[in-house]
Amino acid sequence: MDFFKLLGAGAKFDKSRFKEDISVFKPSRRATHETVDLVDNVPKELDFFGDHSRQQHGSKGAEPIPTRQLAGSASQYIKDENDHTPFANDSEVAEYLKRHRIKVTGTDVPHPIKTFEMLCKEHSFQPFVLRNLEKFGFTQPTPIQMQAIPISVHRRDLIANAPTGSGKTLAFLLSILHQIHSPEKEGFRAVIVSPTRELATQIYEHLRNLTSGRKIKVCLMTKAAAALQAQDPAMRQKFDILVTTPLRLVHAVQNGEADLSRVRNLVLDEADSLMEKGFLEQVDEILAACSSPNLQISLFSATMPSSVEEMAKTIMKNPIRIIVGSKNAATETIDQKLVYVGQEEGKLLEIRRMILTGFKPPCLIFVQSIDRAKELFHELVFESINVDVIHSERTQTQRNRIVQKFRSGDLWVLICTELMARGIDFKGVNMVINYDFPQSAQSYIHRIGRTGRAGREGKAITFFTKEDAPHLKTIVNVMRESGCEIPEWMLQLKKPSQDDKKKLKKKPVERNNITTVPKYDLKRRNHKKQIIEQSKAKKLRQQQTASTEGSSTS
Ligand SMILES: Nc1ncnc2c1ncn2[C@@H]1O[C@H](COP(=O)(O)OP(=O)(O)OP(=O)(O)O)[C@@H](O)[C@H]1O
Repeated sequence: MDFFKLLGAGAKFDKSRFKEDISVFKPSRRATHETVDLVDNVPKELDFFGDHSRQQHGSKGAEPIPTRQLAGSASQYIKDENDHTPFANDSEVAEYLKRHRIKVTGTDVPHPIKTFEMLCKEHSFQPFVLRNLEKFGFTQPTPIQMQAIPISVHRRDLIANAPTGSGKTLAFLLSILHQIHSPEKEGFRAVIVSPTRELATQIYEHLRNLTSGRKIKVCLMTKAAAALQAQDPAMRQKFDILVTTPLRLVHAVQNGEADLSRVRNLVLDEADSLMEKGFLEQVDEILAACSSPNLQISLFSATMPSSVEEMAKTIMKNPIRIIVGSKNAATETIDQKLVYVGQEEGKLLEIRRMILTGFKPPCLIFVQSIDRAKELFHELVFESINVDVIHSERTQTQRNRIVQKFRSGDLWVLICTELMARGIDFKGVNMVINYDFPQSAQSYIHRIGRTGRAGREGKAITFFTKEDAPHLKTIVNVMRESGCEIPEWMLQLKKPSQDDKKKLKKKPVERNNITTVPKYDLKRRNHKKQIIEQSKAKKLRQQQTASTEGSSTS
């Protein structure tokens, strides 16, 4: 029997999921959360699980947890839909915020909005904004939008922490559109920085929709756009809003292709990632280039470690902080599972088992490196599964094409690295599989946040091996914060030390290659490959020697 031919047999693809971009935030059943069924296969060496815990856990995962109000619960929006009445007093505001699970800290906090209409009535937004919101199906603000928009409209610095898929993008875009409602041809007045090109492109498209029918000029800083602006200084004046990645912007600033001196609104999307090593220097340069004394800074992310907040406060003026739901938790509509797979090889077996027993794409599979992404792709591509792989070694054209195919439903399974973990909004993703255990709680929250977006339900499955077990508690804590019921023995697991956490963040766990080829064959295959490469190199050397000898005699 050709086992691999059967791989896709259980997969069912539901294209209709992609059609309903508008019907988001409809009341939805609360997902029950289960934890891992790792009892039967636990090896003796993993005795931190303990016999007692095995008995307690049973073999079927945990009981569903009691329903808790979701951060951004859909039914709440519908109830509030026609309520345009201004708040009568502070206690009404407090009650409203509590109901929507919005926590705000700071001084002189502006009142939230209840409806988008209130943007025009109370905050003098231009009517085109409402028209475009309606055109693209945004009828009711989400909690982060309710509170973040009035704060930004009052030109206050902001640190906003709200779950993945809760509408943070629209929150900062609308705030920008309050200030930039018509073209002025005086160069960039607002800049949005995001860590990846894919995310920058997505924000750019979103902004183009919201400004449709207006002459506001939005620039997505690509290599070509930067070159154009370098050639023609008049081009630099033409644009009002810039969407960019940090490195591209720093290059443009250093080469005199971008002038940020008139920027009054700087948004750092996925701010915690931008304020980590690797990006921090670039963000520093961007801040230095935004020299206007009236610069307003806004930070948005689903995860905001305290260390980042502290650092952020040093560059902000009297900021207001919003937290929607629980801080640093995963979205509550995601059904999260941990699956023990024993050894590395168990992961492929588990994926195949899942596919055979009924698996509902579209699905994202996260691995920890480009090499592993390629390996997994080679394992799955021959098996008539509609799969592709995306990572930073692919060309920009390939990356764009793959994202497009996944969005349109032509691609069922997308293998990816951390590149796709943040911000990317594929509305219909049914399942996220963490093939490789994430290197931090932040990474886990963002990866699984590619499903269960905008009030939808989703599934997240995280494989772990014996090597990952010491870090299990990090993920267990996130699951608990997100409302999952966790068996007692898991709660008793030892927390990894800060040092261990840092080590893992820096360097992922070493793993065997992803392959079904037996080790012996793999050795032989690698040996054969080595011999071929050596002989190729030898031939090349001989050719080079022959040609240099030829040219020296002639
Ligand atoms: N008010 C709204 N009504 C309906 N849909 C909305 C609303 N606001 C945003 N959305 C939709 O919700 C989805 C998620 O929004 P968005 O991408 O902004 O999430 P996010 O909070 O930035 O998530 P992440 O942290 O993963 O980046 C998008 O498809 C967006 O169009």
